[in-house]
Amino acid sequence: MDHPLLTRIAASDGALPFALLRREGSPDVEVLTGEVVDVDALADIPLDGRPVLSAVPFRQVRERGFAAHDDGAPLRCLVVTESERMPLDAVLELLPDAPAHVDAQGFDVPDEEYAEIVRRVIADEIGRGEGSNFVIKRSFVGHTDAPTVPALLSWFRALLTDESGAYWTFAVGLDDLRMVGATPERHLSVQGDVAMMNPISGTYRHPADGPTHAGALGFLADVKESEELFMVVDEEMKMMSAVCPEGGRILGPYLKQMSRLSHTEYLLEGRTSLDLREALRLTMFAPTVTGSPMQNACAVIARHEPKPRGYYAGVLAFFETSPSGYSLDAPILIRTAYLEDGGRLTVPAGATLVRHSTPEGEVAETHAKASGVLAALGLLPRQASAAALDLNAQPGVADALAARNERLASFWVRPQATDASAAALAGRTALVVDNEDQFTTMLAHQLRHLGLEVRIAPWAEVDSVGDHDLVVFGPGPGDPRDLSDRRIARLRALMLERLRAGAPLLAVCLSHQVLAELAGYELAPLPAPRQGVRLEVDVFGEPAAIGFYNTFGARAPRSLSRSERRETIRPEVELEASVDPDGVVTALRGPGVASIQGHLESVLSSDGYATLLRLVEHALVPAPARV
Ligand SMILES: C=C(O[C@@H]1C=C(C(=O)O)C=C[C@H]1O)C(=O)O
Ligand SMILES: NC(=O)CC[C@H](N)C(=O)O
Repeated sequence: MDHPLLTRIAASDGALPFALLRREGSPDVEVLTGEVVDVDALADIPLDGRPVLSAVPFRQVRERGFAAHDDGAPLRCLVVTESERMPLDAVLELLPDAPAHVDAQGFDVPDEEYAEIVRRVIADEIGRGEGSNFVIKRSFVGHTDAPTVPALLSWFRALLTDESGAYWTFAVGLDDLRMVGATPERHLSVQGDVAMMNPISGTYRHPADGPTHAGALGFLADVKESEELFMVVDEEMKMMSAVCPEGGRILGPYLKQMSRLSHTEYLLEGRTSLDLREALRLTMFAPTVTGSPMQNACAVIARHEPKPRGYYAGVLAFFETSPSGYSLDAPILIRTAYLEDGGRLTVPAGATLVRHSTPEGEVAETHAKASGVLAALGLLPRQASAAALDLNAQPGVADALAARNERLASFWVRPQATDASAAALAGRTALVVDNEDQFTTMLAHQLRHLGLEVRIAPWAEVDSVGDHDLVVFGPGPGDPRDLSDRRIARLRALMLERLRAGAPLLAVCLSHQVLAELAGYELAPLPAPRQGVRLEVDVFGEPAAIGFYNTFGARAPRSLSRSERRETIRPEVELEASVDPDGVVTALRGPGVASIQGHLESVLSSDGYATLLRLVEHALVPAPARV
């Protein structure tokens, strides 16, 4: 059998646009060619009956109103006019055997500088309540004089033979956008109405002579690695809740073994009827390559990354056609090399920075993440992937993975049938005020399950909070004491309006802190941030396991007597507090008011849903108006 398309591409000297894709589990390589079209927005991707492969650059995140350096990288589409499937073996036979030569130049941000960025992000961002996890990238740089298409094909071949566990292995040549990679991670897929996301986080760097049983078990037991994964599951569950009316469901966890490192991952599944381009827009981009909360993560990236991202952390989005319409398969652009005109090559890699990251550990992680591609470029010794120990077959690995789910919120694990407890609250209306943390989509989803009719509104669009049975003030990044921040000032004013009217309100995390301040408590940074921590706390006499994402806390004036304390509390807010053993206020309640420092909606909160019901029921008993 001859395969004219791949042969033509190989001989075209770049004149023929192409994409070669090997998808996980497929015995074949898909070979595509067509017309190249650049568009401005995702909504402009031309879905008029032909398959389209789009390369979505990071700057596209501005379509969500989020920050990004504008490097002008185009949203480039290949409208497919001709395609072919080839068995892997036939492809390997056709492609150049040895990787085209590359001269290494090293990372654009040297190790010591990257370590310094890690320190700064931990101290100045996580340490100031800006979020729980942030991904900062740097790029390995090299140069080649080899002709473009044969070079790309040679590196693609090396990835096909050497890398394992990739979701997509690909080579793309669309005019001056040329890339080759082996990404482990699906961002979003939609088949029929089934939407799936695949948060991957936690990285076991294999020793030089291969992964070990003990190493894998140590990795699976590591608290930092495990918390990192839950943080990104939370963030992607926010996206699932935005895209899927019934929310999402967690499957996994799994261990994904690659040639030089292994990762832990979950799959999230839900149903959506959104236009595929809109679903993609609402999920730009994965927290595993940006951070959380996502909007603020984009600002943090813009502050700390010296260079723009190009396509790094963006996606390849393949809109395929079938008789029933389009489907979408969109892997994340990581573990990818970009070849520019003139022969410059870059391989960007990032690490997830969390409160207990070490600069050395994260420096090493970026090296490890680049290493699979660097080996395919001939810059590191190649190793045979088949020789490695199969970690998933080792004793204790499956148990260690399964044990992680014991502490997860069953609400997000089981299929979400309508809740029997819903009846009590049916028909009531709730406004959820979003303070730039889309945890509100998960909160709204849980509230709907409780029977409420819910609307989410961004803080900037809320002038008054009059006519709703319940107003939920949501969490958010930043320093709750900072009244020069318009968001905090607005939040405070809206809460006072509601309190004075004696109208029911529930306040979560940042909003709980603002409420506590109004009630006379002092706000201060905690001795150590609790970003992404699960704690068992007392909530008005009942123990509750809840996830926390805060750097600040309200301190109870514990040294004061009850009557002294009453004097410090402002007249409009007289509240009862639950205080944890460290003296931090966990929850507040009073007539028509309830608040909680933790995130009841988090996947970490196994007692979240039940506690939410209690607090909502409490708040919905209205207080007498105070005006
Ligand atoms: C950010 C990258 O990878 C992501 C970050 C991971 C982590 O920090 O553990 C793991 C897999 C990817 O989701 C990258 O490869 O550049
Ligand atoms: N998730 C939140 O609402 C966090 C509140 C605040 N930014 C803090 O870090 O303490």
